[in-house]
Amino acid sequence: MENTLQLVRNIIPPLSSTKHKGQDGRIGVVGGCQEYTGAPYFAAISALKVGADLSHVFCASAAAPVIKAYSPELIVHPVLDSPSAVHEAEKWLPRLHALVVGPGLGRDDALLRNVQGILEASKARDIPVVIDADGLWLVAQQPALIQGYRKAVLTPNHMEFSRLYDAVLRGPMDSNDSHGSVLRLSQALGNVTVVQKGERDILSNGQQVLVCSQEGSSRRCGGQGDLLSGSLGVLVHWALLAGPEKTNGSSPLLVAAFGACSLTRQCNHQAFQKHGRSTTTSDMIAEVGAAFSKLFET
Ligand SMILES: NC(=O)C1=CN([C@@H]2O[C@H](COP(=O)(O)OP(=O)(O)OC[C@H]3O[C@@H](n4cnc5c(N)ncnc54)[C@H](O)[C@@H]3O)[C@@H](O)[C@H]2O)[C@@H](O)CC1
Ligand SMILES: Nc1ncnc2c1ncn2[C@@H]1O[C@H](COP(=O)(O)OP(=O)(O)OP(=O)(O)O)[C@@H](O)[C@H]1O
Ligand SMILES: [Mg+2]
Repeated sequence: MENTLQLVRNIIPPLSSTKHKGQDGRIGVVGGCQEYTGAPYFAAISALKVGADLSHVFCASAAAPVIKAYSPELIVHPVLDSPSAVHEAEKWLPRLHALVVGPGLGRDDALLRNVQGILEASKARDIPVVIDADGLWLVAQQPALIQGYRKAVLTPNHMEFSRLYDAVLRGPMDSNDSHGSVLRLSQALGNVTVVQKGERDILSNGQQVLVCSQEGSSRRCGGQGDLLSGSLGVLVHWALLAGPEKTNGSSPLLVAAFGACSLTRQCNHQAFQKHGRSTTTSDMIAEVGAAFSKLFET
């Protein structure tokens, strides 16, 4: 674990007075609908707290005023339910370093069709994508959407993993062999990086399998996965920018994913120390700065 943490440290860009706004990351979160406004907020604010300079949310129009009201720090585009959603989002793609697709997206068919278009446009531009939550629902319906796209990272929880596994490998996963299951799913998707979240997070790019067992807590409030996917958006950008020399030959995306898992669990640990059973994801987000320093700036 310590060795991989060192690789994460290697990809973190130094803070410098010569940099301009945007250089350390412009991240887009695609998600947010009438029902779910918290998830895209958690993901987008986590990206900022980890160190991105700008964080955008592309959401359905009903969610936009709500998300804007949570935070003046996010740039919110109420476009996802518009007939010109793909075109509207595409205008921003050249300015984004990574996309996080799915937190709070919901499963409305029209919205998912638009997100499919945004994903295709992102792939065409070679933009790295983290796919989480209902973005994984879309991928389970159409695995071809990300098949073989080496700049994709999937972050399924238990349920999302088994749904994806069933869809892609056409059979139930072996619950006694989680390493093998994660490895096989990644391979079947053409070496897309897969992060199976759980008591221990299991990560694979189809070649290597890593396990993150950073101490967290027993508190399982909703939104922790959104913190993870938002953080990962930034770390993926940093890792790809740093390149394989900095990751000692390991896959940059795997190193980034290990970093995001460690950070989320450390935030959970620290928040739980202070708040115990009343810990919520907002308490975890308040710990991002200290957790980041503890893990990566030692
Ligand atoms: N405040 C918010 O707006 C939040 C919205 N959320 C959104 O809610 C939507 C649905 O997400 P869900 O995660 O509920 O997805 P699903 O609707 O696929 O449900 C996952 C289910 O699996 C269960 N589960 C999780 N880990 C498990 C384990 N280890 N063993 C057995 N069961 C397990 C959960 O209790 C949940 O019922 C997504 O759009 C998501 O982003 C969540 O991110 C939570 C916070
Ligand atoms: N049993 C556990 N013990 C310790 N950490 C866990 C456990 N289960 C999940 N986690 C951690 O919690 C974080 C979120 O994982 P979880 O499975 O709750 O995601 P999720 O269901 O997508 O969350 P969200 O509510 O944001 O959608 C991950 O960092 C994971 O490592
Ligand atoms: Mg989730």
